[in-house]
Amino acid sequence: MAMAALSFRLCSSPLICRATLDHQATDASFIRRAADLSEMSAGLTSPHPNFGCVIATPSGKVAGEGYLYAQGTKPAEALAVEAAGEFCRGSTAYLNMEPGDCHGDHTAVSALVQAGVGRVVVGIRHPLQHLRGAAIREMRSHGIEVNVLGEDVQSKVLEDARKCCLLVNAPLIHRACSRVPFSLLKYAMTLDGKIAASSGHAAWISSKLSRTRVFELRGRSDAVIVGGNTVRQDDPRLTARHGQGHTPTRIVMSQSLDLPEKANLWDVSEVSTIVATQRGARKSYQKFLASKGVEVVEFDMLNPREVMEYFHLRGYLSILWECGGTLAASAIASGVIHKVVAFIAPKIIGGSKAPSPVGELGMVEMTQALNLIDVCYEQVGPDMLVSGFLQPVPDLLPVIPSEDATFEIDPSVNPFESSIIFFYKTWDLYGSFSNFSPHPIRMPYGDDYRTWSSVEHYYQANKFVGVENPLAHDCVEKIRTAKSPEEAAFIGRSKQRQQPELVRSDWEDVKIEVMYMALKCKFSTYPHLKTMLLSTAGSVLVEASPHDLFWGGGREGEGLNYLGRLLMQLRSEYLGESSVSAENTSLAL
Ligand SMILES: NC(=O)C1=CN([C@@H]2O[C@H](COP(=O)(O)OP(=O)(O)OC[C@H]3O[C@@H](n4cnc5c(N)ncnc54)[C@H](OP(=O)(O)O)[C@@H]3O)[C@@H](O)[C@H]2O)C=CC1
Ligand SMILES: Nc1c(N[C@@H]2O[C@H](COP(=O)(O)O)[C@@H](O)[C@H]2O)[nH]c(=O)[nH]c1=O
Repeated sequence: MAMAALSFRLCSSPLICRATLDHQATDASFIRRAADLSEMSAGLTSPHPNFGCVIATPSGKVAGEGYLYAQGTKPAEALAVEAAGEFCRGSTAYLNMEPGDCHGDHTAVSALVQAGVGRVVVGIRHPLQHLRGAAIREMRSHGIEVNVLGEDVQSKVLEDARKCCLLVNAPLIHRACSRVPFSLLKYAMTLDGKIAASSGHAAWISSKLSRTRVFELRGRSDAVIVGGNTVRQDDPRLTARHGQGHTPTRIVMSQSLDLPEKANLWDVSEVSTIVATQRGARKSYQKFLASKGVEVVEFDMLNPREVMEYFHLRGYLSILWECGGTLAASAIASGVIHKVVAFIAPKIIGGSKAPSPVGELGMVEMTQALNLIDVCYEQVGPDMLVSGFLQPVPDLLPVIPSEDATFEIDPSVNPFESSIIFFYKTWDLYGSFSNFSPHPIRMPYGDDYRTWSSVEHYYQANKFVGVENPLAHDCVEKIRTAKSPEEAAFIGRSKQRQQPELVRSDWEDVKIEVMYMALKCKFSTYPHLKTMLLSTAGSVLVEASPHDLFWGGGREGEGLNYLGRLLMQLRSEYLGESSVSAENTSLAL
């Protein structure tokens, strides 16, 4: 595999480069085909990761194809191997995503190994951390050359193919990264931006063809969600009537539970309905719903985020929001909507009171508008379908820190093969790695040494050290004597913001060194912390701060993770020291 990567990178003759380009184009086109195949089961079964596999002969002919129909059915790889038969030997298998092997049966991998496949190209690694890299390692251990797009070679054509793989499993990737199900907001509006007439009547805005597309969307979702008002106004059924397969659960969000006694959604003979409500709301009505077989779930705070976190825990992968503008605005504002799909009908209804797809978001200038990403336009019958992501599909390439940076910091870590250890709050498993952990350090201050209650105390105070202003000196003392690291951080950050003139002029240049020295002191002072740090060898350390994009890794790996990097650097130094001392010991013997 390393040889293949080298041959890509080092090619210099125009002839070889031409061959390389052709090779990349072939890989890209088969991976795209695998991604297309993988989508074929979407909507037929309960949402699950989409897997497709294409087996191609060395001359570039398709020998077999397959896709996973549903969780627990034969893997795409096994189906493709069966179809390709004897042509598998020495062939290349293209997989849109690394197999998950959820049940530990290695079916996908063993099918490829036993069939004698020589090379496997993988679009993306498995998004779930506990599965990520396992199948790739397994295939490599059997001598199969495995290339993962974007990891060995970068090129536009491969990048585009990788994007297809990300998009096809966007729900799983989003769910893995954001700990809420993937949420798609869908609405139908008139050309003048209304989702109903001023009377509330909305049947129908979009064409029959568009509404069939909505049934398909429902079939690809675990649940369809509406607000109380839509139930009162439309009496919807929210079923997937596209003729086959999966029907989603219906969810109603209602604070008041001021809902009708008779409603299509209370008929749960074919599909279940869950009503999410505020704790204590209309107990008698809750009983009535229960008698109909409708499940009621009470929330202390009924808001879209709480509700989505709850359904994430119940295992939901993807949710279709078909609510009106009131709930849609609340869902967008709480950051749970990932994608928007709008059917725009060439109709005008007018009416200053007629509802629009998204209610109040509190924005006052157009510059605040949310821009969609990866926007697609498609004509559906007479309507225009516009869709795009409100939140980009998180990139699975490790950026915390980047591949090159990690290797420079700690050559023993391969970011593609290693696990990631997250730490943040001091009570986390590795919480002692946090600056806020209660481990005092003794560090120089002026001509003397002082004790600092935590690394954070020392780090914050150093912003103001050496500045010839009594106020700066006061700041240092206030931070040094702060009762908690949180307090020290608060004083340091607010002073820096309010009185930037008190901050030392070289702070940006020295802050990493200051942090490094403080960490070194902490881990040298406390042997059990050093042992804990060494026990993480081989893992990438990431401070899981969602806010601090310099010291932390960010919510989706967008942060620079300098704290994690420094800890890995320190670990690497300690490991180097211990290997030198081991060498010395063996020499002495
Ligand atoms: N064209 C289209 O695509 C669609 C059109 N429509 C139309 O839209 C109109 C209804 O729109 P709208 O009134 O906005 O209805 P919504 O579907 O947005 O329902 C709003 C209701 O949701 C409930 N809710 C629960 N939690 C929250 C929360 N945190 N934030 C906001 N609401 C919450 C409340 O119900 P409660 O009052 O019970 O407590 C609230 O009154 C109807 O005329 C309908 O026909 C609706 C959907 C799609
Ligand atoms: N009016 C409107 C939509 N409205 C949505 O569809 C729901 C009705 O679904 P059902 O009862 O299953 O047919 C309704 O409550 C609202 O959520 N959808 C569309 O695609 N186009 C339309 O013009």
